Amino acid sequence: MNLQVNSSVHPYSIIIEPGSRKQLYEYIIEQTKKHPTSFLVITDDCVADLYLEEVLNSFPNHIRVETSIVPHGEKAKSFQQYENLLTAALQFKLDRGAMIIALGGGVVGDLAGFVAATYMRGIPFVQVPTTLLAHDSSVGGKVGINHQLGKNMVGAFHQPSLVLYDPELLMTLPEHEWRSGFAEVIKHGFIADKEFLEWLRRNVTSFQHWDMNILSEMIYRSIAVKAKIVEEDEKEAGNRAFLNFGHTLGHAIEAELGYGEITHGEAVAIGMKFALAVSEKVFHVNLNYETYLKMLESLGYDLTIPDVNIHKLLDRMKVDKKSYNQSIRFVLLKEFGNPELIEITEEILLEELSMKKGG
Ligand SMILES: NC(=O)c1ccc[n+]([C@@H]2O[C@H](COP(=O)([O-])OP(=O)(O)OC[C@H]3O[C@@H](n4cnc5c(N)ncnc54)[C@H](O)[C@@H]3O)[C@@H](O)[C@H]2O)c1
Ligand SMILES: O=C(O)C(=O)C[C@@H](O)[C@H](O)[C@H](O)COP(=O)(O)O
Ligand SMILES: [Zn+2]
Repeated sequence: MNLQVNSSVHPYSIIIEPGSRKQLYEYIIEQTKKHPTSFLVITDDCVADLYLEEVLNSFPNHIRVETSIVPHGEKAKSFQQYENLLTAALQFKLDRGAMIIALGGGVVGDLAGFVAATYMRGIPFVQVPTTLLAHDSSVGGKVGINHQLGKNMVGAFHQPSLVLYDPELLMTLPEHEWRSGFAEVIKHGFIADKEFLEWLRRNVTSFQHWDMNILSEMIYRSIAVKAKIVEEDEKEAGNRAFLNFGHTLGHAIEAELGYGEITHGEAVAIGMKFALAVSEKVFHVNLNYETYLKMLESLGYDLTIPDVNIHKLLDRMKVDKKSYNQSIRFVLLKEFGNPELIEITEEILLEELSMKKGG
């Protein structure tokens, strides 16, 4: 299954193909039409143990391929790891004709993509996503690292030259990583595709056993939502902000708990439940979203806001990238598939936070 993103910089393919990791080099040459001088594969220690060898075996012997391995987990999206990778790239003497390969989940994709965006003012990179969540992070070119004061606060827009998604890689994911990734899948349903939401409810009842056709179709449909939005609004001047549904509170929770204490998707799921409740209040509508909450709960999500100070959460939401003139802006839904970015007062948020906390 293929999709194409017509970015302003260059068009690129998203290929969803079981087993494709074993032909990575061929796909790169065929799809990007580039012949890089060398490659730097950036991955994390967990993914390296599982898949690095297979991926490296796809390269002919005469091609120079270096590797850099970062520790797994959200904490790796740091200034320290970013600097280490730049140092490695310099020590490997990568030139502007080199290409970076991000082999991993969203952490590796965001971090390696930021290295690619800034090394010698930018070199090409390819995304090889290995988590369900990374169906979202590998598309659209948002790359970056975290700051203690906020998620993804330092970064760039740098479009990949190719996204090669091998769904077989997901078979080694632990259950909580499926849960994390599925939050971004259902997000795409909430903001853009009511029919997809229903399809998800009918077809995803467990993360334990997957039919490869269902899994591939789910990834394809979810990426299609994202690809369409980023193509229309690459740098988030408008509608791309809809992809931030659930993220204003989600990011605040991640930062307040400490990066890596909760997965990104699980925090976003809590943020989506909150945003659905605020949507009903602000737009005076009944979204009938309980069915989907039940579905998420039956898939093991804990949707309660963690026990942290709500004023601290509010302070964190004020520095969200969507804020304007110190006002918090939220993505809310008028109905499924009909999102809006809207300014919300601190009073409404505090009231909702104190009502929802703990239940
Ligand atoms: N750039 C974007 O548009 C965008 C979109 C969504 C999320 N994100 C970012 O993505 C990050 C989260 O990504 P993630 O959930 O993929 O986390 P991750 O990259 O930390 O991966 C989760 C865990 O799974 C392990 N893992 C990865 N692939 C595996 C596999 N195939 N089998 C077994 N284990 C595997 C990793 O080692 C890690 O421990 C967050 O930092 C979030 O902010 C970015
Ligand atoms: O691609 C986007 O745009 C998104 O908002 C996708 C989100 O799922 C993702 O978590 C993204 O990294 C959030 O971006 P940010 O600009 O809020 O940091
Ligand atoms: Zn996200």
